[in-house]
Amino acid sequence: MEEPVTQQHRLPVAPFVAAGAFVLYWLALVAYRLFFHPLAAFPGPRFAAATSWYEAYYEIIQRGQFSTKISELHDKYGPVLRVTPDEIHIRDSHFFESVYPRNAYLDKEGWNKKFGSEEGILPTVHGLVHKRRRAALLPLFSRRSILDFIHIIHRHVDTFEGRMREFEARKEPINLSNAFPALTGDIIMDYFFGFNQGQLKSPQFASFHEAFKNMGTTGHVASQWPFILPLMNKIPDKIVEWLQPDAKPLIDFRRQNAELIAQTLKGTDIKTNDAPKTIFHEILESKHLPPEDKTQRRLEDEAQIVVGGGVETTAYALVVASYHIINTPRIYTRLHDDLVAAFPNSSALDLQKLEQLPYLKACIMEATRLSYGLSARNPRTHSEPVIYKEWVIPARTCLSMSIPDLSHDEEIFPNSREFRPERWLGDAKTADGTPLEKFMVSFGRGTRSCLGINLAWTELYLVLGMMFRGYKYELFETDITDVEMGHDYFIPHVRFESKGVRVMVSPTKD
Ligand code: HEM
Repeated sequence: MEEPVTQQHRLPVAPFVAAGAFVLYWLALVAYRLFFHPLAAFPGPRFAAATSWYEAYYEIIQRGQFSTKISELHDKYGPVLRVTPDEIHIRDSHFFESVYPRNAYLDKEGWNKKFGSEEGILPTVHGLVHKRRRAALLPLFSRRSILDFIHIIHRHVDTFEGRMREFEARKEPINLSNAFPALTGDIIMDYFFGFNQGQLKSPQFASFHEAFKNMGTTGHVASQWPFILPLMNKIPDKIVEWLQPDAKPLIDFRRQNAELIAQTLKGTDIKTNDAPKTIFHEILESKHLPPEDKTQRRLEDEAQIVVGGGVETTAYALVVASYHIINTPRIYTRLHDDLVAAFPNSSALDLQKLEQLPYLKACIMEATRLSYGLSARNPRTHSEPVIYKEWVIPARTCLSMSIPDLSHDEEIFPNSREFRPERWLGDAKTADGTPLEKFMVSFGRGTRSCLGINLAWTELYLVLGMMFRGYKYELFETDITDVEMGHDYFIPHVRFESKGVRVMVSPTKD
């Protein structure tokens, strides 16, 4: 028997109701954000205020270009800007220490979504949880502890020198953009776990570099869709690799860390070097940490964050320094002459003596200024309203600033894109008489500033000292676009097509 016509053609209603409800909800949300939200009166494009798709477009489709867009928006709207529905961004070098104060344990919202390692120290959201995690790590990052470990850093610098000589003998260019992450990777592995993977010895410097590059890419996607990383953690690695081949180095890195941590928790001693202690043991033995901070999962997150922090930042500062010193004969000659005078016999370089060379220090300051540490917007949540000029930023607003904005503040660093170590010499001051160092914020400021600063400076002194005491260089098919930031992937990335900074090496005769 035929069905009545009315029943035959009746369309299912539920999907239309759901779609209609979703559209209504979305319109209501946009209206709230534009007209009733506590940040509704702040300047900025209405699209950015209405939806985070504005950010997603520049970060994902345009590949790490939101920070460039934000700079253009500041030029148009002024120093205070609503960059997403819930975030205010400020560009004013003089306000940095107010956003990142020295004595307040502020929350940091947002970075916990980016890396799949939200319990690591850097992305820890809650200020007080962060405080105890930092207290556990602090002793190992003191200058005293770094000096106890320095013989291992010297060994890696010697290995690096040996690799330079090998390339020199073969008359081949060495790729510094690949070599430096291998060097810093071996050092931080020795410091964290007590052994290294010999990355510096691998023929073309296979390292964690690719893993961290891809982490930045994934980070922009995960910021928009935070369920992605937890989901990826649940899917077998093989399937994730098949779905997203770019994630493979990161998965390998996490897998290796997980195995190392599991072995140690079972009582196997994985430490093979002669360091007096490792970061990992310091965490396990720390009295500051409750048991929930010593679980396998938490330790995996911490390893990813601390090793990650130790690899790319210092490596990029070394790339920036090397390129500019090699490319500017005036700088090379002055630095080399200072090093020859301090170490006439070209014998092993000693840290204390290197630290007394003002021009070397100035080169390192300039390299850190131009490598930024992190290029990402750095969020803080203040529990009280923050007053900025005529603006009252409500308590618990996500408030951010960006390090590259300070590095390129032309009033403070004229011709800011130029590498000019001389700007740091003597009693360096800004035009209004403020000490210039106040505006060197590449290591951050306040209670969450860089923990690895002593290690970083030690590496920078020893590596650059060795490189420019005993060798000269010629750039090989390399220009400034192989060094300058092309994409903001949390850390700065050079343009994708870059093959890296490559140089021909030869020993000096003096
Ligand atoms: C030139 C080298 C380096 C630069 C410019 C740099 C810069 C930074 C910056 C800007 C931050 C974030 C601060 C914030 O959130 O406000 C940071 C945090 C951190 N860095 Fe570095 N870093 C460098 C080297 C290192 C090294 C060698 C390590 C060694 C492991 C390291 C470990 C860390 C850690 C653990 C944190 C998190 C600190 C916390 O949340 O309390 N960094 N770094």
